[in-house]
Amino acid sequence: MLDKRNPIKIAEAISRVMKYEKKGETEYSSIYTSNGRYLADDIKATHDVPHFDRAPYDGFAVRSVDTAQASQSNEIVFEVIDHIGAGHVTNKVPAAFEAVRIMTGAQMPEGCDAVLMLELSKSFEKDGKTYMSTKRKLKTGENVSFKGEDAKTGEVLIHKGTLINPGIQAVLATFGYAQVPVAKKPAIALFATGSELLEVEDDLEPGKIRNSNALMITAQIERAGGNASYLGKLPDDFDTCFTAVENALHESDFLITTGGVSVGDFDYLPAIYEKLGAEVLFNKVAMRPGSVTTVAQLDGKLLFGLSGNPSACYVGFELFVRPIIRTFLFSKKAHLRREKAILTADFPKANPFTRFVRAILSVEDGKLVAAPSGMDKSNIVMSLAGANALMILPGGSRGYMSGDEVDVLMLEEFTGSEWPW
Ligand SMILES: Nc1nc2c(c(=O)[nH]1)N[C@H]1C(S)=C(S)[C@@H](COP(=O)(O)OP(=O)(O)OC[C@H]3O[C@@H](n4cnc5c(N)ncnc54)[C@H](O)[C@@H]3O)O[C@H]1N2
Ligand code: MOO
Ligand SMILES: [Mg+2]
Repeated sequence: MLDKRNPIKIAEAISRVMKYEKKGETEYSSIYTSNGRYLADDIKATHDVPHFDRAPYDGFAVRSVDTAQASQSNEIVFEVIDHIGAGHVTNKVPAAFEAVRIMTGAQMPEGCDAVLMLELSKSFEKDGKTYMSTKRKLKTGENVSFKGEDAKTGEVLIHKGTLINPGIQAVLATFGYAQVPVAKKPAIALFATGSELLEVEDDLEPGKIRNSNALMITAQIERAGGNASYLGKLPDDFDTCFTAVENALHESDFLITTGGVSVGDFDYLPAIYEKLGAEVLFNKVAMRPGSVTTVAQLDGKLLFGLSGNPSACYVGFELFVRPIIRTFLFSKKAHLRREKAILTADFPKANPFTRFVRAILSVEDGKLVAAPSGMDKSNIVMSLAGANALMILPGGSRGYMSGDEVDVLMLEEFTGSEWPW
């Protein structure tokens, strides 16, 4: 007797999965390897930046009051009493009409409140002493980079859950975070099921295909910020699959399988969930591709049964697994970013299920436009290669036409540009 599967709405399926979301733990990463990780704590300024007043230009530190009478017709002369570069501090305190030759980044001498740019001065030597003259009048504070102008002690600069990027690396380094609090990556066990599967290195054989899902999902896990542990392919044999899944569950935060979730004679995942005593959250979603996506939980641990069909597998991952990974990494925006785009192709055929069409999203005349990246069937691999978005075409009685506005989910936000801009 076939079990009748009732498709549930996508939003309902996502919320059933998210009930089992878990926040990860904090671990410390050397700053040298923290780029691309997710922050496990808010980052606060632990001191003022800069922590001393400094010169933003190469020139002369002066007391602005001494330049009050400077003009095109009245050159003021200063004796240069010291000469410092960045990293050096003078212990001399300039008196009236005394200056310190200073380089960009050096700490301002005590008593000085302005910096004269080198280009606005003339230097000369007289009687073994160094002098400079200028016609430029300076205001108090002119050309000084003040203590705390970049960041003030205690300011929250970056929030927990943020992806560490090059700019954040600079902030972390500024405050001496040699060890950075980062979210521990979830450990995700992955099996590809199917007796038809060959590994990448294998030559083709009649009736067999190379296992593309394992590599695809591994890369999707990494893109989402998780740690994939691919445990190999499994033949369509109940006992082998059951033992492998049961063992892997203990060593992972979540488990993903691909294939074997539909109603075929060798689709063993439903029976495996049953024997494990896992609660099946759903086994049919009103979406295409990925309608057979099945998610179960055992003692709060999620088991994602993604479809074997490559595009269905891909979409199932992005909708259901990605937000669980991102939540583990403390993200407050765990789901794919949604935007509006103009469709540039016709989809006249009505579909009862919402479709997630692999798409190329681009910008034309300042507007987002979306076109399919290739053939739109769930067993298709090639259209995945060019896809940087999924167009959402809600199910219902109507089709969609070029020019319609649709929602799109962005898969990658690092699209480059050709030269010239
Ligand atoms: N009678 C029905 N048949 C099917 C239904 C249905 O509702 N009733 N659903 C169809 C839909 S929709 C999908 S999607 C697939 C899902 O199948 P399974 O998740 O059970 O996956 P398999 O049967 O194991 O494989 C399906 C397909 O994908 C290929 N495959 C599997 N693993 C990989 C891999 N690692 N790399 C590349 N390709 C893989 C496999 O060879 C099959 O061609 O079921 C429909 N059938
Ligand atoms: O589940 Mo199938 O993935 O609808 O195409
Ligand atoms: Mg099947």
